[in-house]
Amino acid sequence: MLLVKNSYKDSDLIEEFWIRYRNDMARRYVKRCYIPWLSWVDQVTGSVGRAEKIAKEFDEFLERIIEEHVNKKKGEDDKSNEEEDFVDILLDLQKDKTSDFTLQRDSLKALILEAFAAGTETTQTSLEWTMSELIRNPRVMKKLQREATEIAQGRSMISEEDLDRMHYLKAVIKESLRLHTPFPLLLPRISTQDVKLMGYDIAAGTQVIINAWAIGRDPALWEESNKFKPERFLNNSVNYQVLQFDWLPFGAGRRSCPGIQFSVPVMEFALANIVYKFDMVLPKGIENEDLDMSEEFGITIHRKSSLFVLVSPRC
Ligand code: HEM
Repeated sequence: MLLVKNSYKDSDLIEEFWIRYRNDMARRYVKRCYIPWLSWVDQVTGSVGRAEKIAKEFDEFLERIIEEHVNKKKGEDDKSNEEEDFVDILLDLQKDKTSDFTLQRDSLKALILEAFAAGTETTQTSLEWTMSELIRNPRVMKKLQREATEIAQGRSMISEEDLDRMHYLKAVIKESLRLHTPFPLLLPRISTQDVKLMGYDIAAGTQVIINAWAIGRDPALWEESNKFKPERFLNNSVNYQVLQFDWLPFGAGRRSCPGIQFSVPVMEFALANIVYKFDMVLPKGIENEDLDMSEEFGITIHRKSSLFVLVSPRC
């Protein structure tokens, strides 16, 4: 599935908009929701004005995307759907008279925004952390490259169908999601009834925030919890479909991430082909184990400093 056509000329703009929007909204959200009487601070510092300005710019931008797609559709024969992307499909749904719901323009924009907001940074961040761990752990990198070479059998690329047989690749990605849970605090929940949990009384109506990042590194749940050891996922039952509470990179239950089936194959496909085709080393003078793994805390946790590697084709 394409979000918008690959060649979309404004992809840098999208990122820029999103980063500014996310940062300002996050600041507002935290102050207004958790310390309501401090909400006036946001007005004084100009945070509200900035957030509103960004929201307006973003809205205009989404309008432009939709208009471009509507105009493109007007100029083409209905049957040619080879170039269809996410927005085209939403527009088709909007026109579909057989469905029992109407997709309003605002819902359409919200869906596009959600896909950008929830889907792009998380996937990219996860891949960057996985690459960082592979570089810090040459043994794992070699083992993964061996698996990729065996699966590819001399073909120029690893295909989507091959991924099912790449068990080590899957373990590497799961282990990376455990250690570097990109979305550390799950969406807030509200308890529907009084419960007693591990000795704590939680009253009905309490907002509960689950720290998935801490659960992933909890030494009571994971042996050598701070070590990158993909092997721990080779022979265990952890998978993306089954409800479990000790590994929560995509959350759990009814509000869990609906993008798993999109992001996991994307990550697997990208990583399999990168390690199959390239060797990566750190710039001269930096030892693998010295690679800076500091985290920048936010709604998503990403690397504090970008990952720079020297890439060379594998023979
Ligand atoms: C590595 C990639 C991703 C990670 C780690 C991730 C993680 C998460 C997490 C932890 C949640 C909250 C779940 C909960 O509270 O139980 C979430 C929600 C969500 N994710 Fe993802 N996500 C990823 C990719 C995507 C993609 C690719 C999309 C869409 C294209 C997406 C769309 C969403 C949406 C719409 C929600 C909100 C669901 C709701 O409000 O009920 N995510 N994601």
